[in-house]
Amino acid sequence: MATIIDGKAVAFEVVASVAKEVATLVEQGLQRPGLAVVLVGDDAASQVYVRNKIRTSEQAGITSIEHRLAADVSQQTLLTLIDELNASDQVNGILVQLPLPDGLDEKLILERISPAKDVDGFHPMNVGALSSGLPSLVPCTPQGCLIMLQQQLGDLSGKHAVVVGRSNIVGKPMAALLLQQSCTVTVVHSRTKNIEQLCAQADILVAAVGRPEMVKASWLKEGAVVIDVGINAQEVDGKRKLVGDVDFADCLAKVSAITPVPGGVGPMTIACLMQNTLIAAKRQLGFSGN
Ligand SMILES: Nc1nc(=O)c2c([nH]1)NC[C@@H]1CN(c3ccc(C(=O)N[C@@H](CCC(=O)O)C(=O)O)cc3)C=[N+]21
Ligand SMILES: [Mg+2]
Repeated sequence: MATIIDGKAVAFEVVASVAKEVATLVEQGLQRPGLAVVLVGDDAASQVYVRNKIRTSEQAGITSIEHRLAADVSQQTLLTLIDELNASDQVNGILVQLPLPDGLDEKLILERISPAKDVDGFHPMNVGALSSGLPSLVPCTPQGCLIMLQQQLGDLSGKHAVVVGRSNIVGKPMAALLLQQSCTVTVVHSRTKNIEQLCAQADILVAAVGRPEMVKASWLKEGAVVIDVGINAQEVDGKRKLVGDVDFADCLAKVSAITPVPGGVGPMTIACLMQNTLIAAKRQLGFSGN
């Protein structure tokens, strides 16, 4: 019988341990960690994410400060806001929700965030630190995937991990983290020849492409551990339904473990955002170590 990895339960444990550390900081008279979330425009999926994030911040004891800007906000206004958040000692972490509306230069905006407050881990300084094994803020989604994999498999050394997708926010940092854990890592993408044959070699398969139910049982090695990062919204009987990048029903009988959508990677992403905010706050308070 395959294990359905309960991302919600693992996330709950991560958030509980963050909450415990936050309580200790506050008992010591130190400032409660603060997370600023900047949401530009009114993308529907972003609304759900931001709502879940605010609820989780409350559970973690982290103050969340929301900044909502109109879709037609000028680049200069947004950059000025980021400068203010960089300078504010109430703010330990800054997240600018992606995707940004057309007309805003995403690269320029993300590079404006102070690397010390970059809880998404998207700043080139954190990307470089991750790939060279230096202390950094690690992107939340891949970090969440890694925690679930370690919980499921223990030591990952020598496992063949296939990452499907090469985005800057999931695929590439996921590959870096798995390599750091001594996996043999293959990254496949839209131009890869024989994707299915490569996937069939995977002990670990991480799917992060944004194509509904693309990965089928026939692509998998018997007993693989499958992490489904996809969150594809579909309309079924007038209701919003989420499906992953993995055909869950098809794959279930072939895997040893698999994450569901919803209730898998999504909650772990948010839990790791809380963890990063705590790490950033502690570093800003002068704590050494991670
Ligand atoms: N700067 C930035 N950082 C991000 O980390 C980021 C982002 N922008 N933009 C959008 C994506 C997407 N993302 C999600 C996180 C959690 C859920 C989540 O909580 N999902 C729940 C259900 C959500 C639902 O019902 O729609 C689940 O999978 O169980 C979803 C999506 C973070 N992202
Ligand atoms: Mg691709």
